[in-house]
Amino acid sequence: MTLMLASVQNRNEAEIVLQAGADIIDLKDPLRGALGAADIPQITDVVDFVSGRRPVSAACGELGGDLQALRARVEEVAATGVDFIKIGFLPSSRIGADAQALADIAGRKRLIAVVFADHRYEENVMTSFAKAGFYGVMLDTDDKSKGRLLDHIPPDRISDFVAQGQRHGLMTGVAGSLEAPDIPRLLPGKPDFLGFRGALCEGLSRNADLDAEATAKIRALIPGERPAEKTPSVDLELLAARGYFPDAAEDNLGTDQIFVRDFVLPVDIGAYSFEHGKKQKVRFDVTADVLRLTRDPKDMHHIVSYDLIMDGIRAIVSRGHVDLVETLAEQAAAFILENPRVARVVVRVEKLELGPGGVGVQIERKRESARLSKPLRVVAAKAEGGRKVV
Ligand SMILES: O=C[C@H](O)COP(=O)(O)O
Repeated sequence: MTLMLASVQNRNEAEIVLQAGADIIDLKDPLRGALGAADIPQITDVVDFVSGRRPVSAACGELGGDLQALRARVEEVAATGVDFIKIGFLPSSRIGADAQALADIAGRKRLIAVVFADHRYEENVMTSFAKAGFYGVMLDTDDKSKGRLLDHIPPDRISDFVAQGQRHGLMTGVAGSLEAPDIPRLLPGKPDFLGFRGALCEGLSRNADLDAEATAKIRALIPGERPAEKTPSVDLELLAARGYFPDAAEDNLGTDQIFVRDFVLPVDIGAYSFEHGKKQKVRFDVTADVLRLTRDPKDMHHIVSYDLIMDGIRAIVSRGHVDLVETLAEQAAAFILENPRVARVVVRVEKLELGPGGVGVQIERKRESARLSKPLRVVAAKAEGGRKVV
């Protein structure tokens, strides 16, 4: 189950996100930067207002140089009664030592270490945070003017970050100017939470006021706990991972085709020895027949995103050398058909640097009809495994 973390500046905004169903209410002052610390009275006010209905977290700024000042700040924030305290770690050769210097606080408060996708870290930070007893780790962006998280790191590497954090027993979250179309691309990696500020605000501007309608739209894209009903339970995590959302479906609407055309990537491919050790351009063209859910598609709930197809192909290509275009085509088709709303897929894979024009293969694969999933109503979420969760 992936939770929604919503960053707010004050009690009014906390009320909006609480009503919209955010799972974690996160205090920060966006004008002071990615992890801008809110003033203590604001934090206390929100903790009082929320009064245990949701976990509250608060940003504490970034650890630059002055460890003692940061420790004092963390203690001050801890005294407000927040559930989580977020601390930013900029790249430095001292991350391990600094994390360790916070271990005594981590023993009594849930600390979340935040690292930034727009910086490069040399050491294995995950091990340092886990060793120091941190509760969680989060990937965010530092400079909000330089693009979204997915502009810095592709989804498969974000999934690796999440898997690594969770292997270390850390609650692992992801943020960074995320927008609605990013959500189905990130859910397959099963982060423990997705964090938002800009997407919840007027005009997607994180320094503007929070907007109730924008917040509700984002909330609706992250499958959440639902009250038990009589219908059999469905694995919500799996549905989310496939970019499949459990809206009530209109019957007999047939299928639509989504496509990705002229998607060219450098690929390590070829059976000849001269093709090894260098990449060549390969073009992918994909058409997928997807089950139509509604006559009135309005948002990401109702569609299968072509981004998922491109993300999948990028991830397959990044696994390393393959000899045959047929292998790539089969892998891409199999990945796309994992989405229960896809009935049929045509994948064309063309090497662009070998022949006079393109050379390659086109395959068509269908889902066995029994496996084509009609929308189901979701009634329960799968229980979490041994990891720490809120
Ligand atoms: O902790 C999460 C952040 O507040 C996300 O902010 P953002 O969506 O504006 O990058």
